[in-house]
Amino acid sequence: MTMRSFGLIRQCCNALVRVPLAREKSPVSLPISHLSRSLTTAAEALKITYDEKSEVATMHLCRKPVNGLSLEFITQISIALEKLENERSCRGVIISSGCDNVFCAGLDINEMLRPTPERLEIFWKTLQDMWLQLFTTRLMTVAAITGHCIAGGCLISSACDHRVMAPNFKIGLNEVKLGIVAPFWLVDSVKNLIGYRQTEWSLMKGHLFSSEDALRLGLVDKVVPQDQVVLQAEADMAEWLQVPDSARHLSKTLMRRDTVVRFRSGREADLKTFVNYIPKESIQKTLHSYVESLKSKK
Ligand SMILES: CCCCC/C=C\C/C=C\C=C\CC(=O)SCCNC(=O)CCNC(=O)[C@H](O)C(C)(C)COP(=O)(O)OP(=O)(O)OC[C@H]1O[C@@H](n2cnc3c(N)ncnc32)[C@H](O)[C@@H]1OP(=O)(O)O
Repeated sequence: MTMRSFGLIRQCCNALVRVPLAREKSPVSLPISHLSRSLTTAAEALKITYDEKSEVATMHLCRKPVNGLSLEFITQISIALEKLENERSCRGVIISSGCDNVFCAGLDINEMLRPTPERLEIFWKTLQDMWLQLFTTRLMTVAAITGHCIAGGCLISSACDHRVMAPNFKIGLNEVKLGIVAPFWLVDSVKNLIGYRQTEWSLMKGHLFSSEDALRLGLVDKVVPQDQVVLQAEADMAEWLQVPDSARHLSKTLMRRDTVVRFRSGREADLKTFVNYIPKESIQKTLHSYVESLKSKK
């Protein structure tokens, strides 16, 4: 197998003070006083490899301990996606995790705790952009879900085209448990997979589905033993790539158009809601208690 890492991507991912890069806006300097805590450096957090033979890249999320989506991390993912999208030979990307038993625990909650208004706004815009990129990319996208896949984690997996998950983990939208509400575009992308009622019910309860229930409902496409998830994702990718790229991508565009149109017309209002809602004292209290409960479960 011929593997090479994308020098350019690594280079970009290491330089992370100016964000976001995203298509629809110019870069903004970050207030770096609020860098969120992680056990990994920015350079270690995202590893990209490319297999020239299969024309498939792997985006390995390694922001320990739980791949919490901080502004810097989302920006790295976004830059990497853009680079891959522009690499003509690349046809697909597998998103995998380097965190034990966790695919992604969602947004880094520290981003929402006592945030500066400036950073909060950039954070949400960057997340919106990253989601749109992933949801609409020409690349075939497969999520290799080797562990829990919660809220923002489900944002990533549900934006992909195909999902392989390990057994005995949890997946879904639990935002209400944090006293917040998932954005409509994330809800839409889950609803596209599992239908209205299951989405409504799980959203209102903050219910996380087991891997097995997720398979039954269509939130994931396959459940295989944890040590086979990546291999299965690679095999499924190879099968998917037998479909001509442009026809596959046009079909995806056709199916996702309504969600994208709704997103584009609602994203400004969604941003306003987020930046107004998160700093509220009542929300801050609930988020704080949630973080405390995570720490005290040990
Ligand atoms: C009408 C109004 C509309 C308003 C619209 C407004 C808002 C929309 C807003 C937001 C949308 C948010 C989506 C999100 O993604 S919120 C995040 C949701 N995620 C979670 O709830 C996951 C929480 N984590 C867990 O359940 C467990 O950690 C997990 C099962 C993933 C793993 O368990 P494990 O036992 O292996 O590990 P832990 O010991 O629990 O965790 C290790 C370490 O990591 C910290 N941590 C975990 N998750 C997060 C996180 N999401 N962000 C930051 N930090 C996290 C955890 O606290 C531990 O830290 P430490 O004790 O080692 O310091």
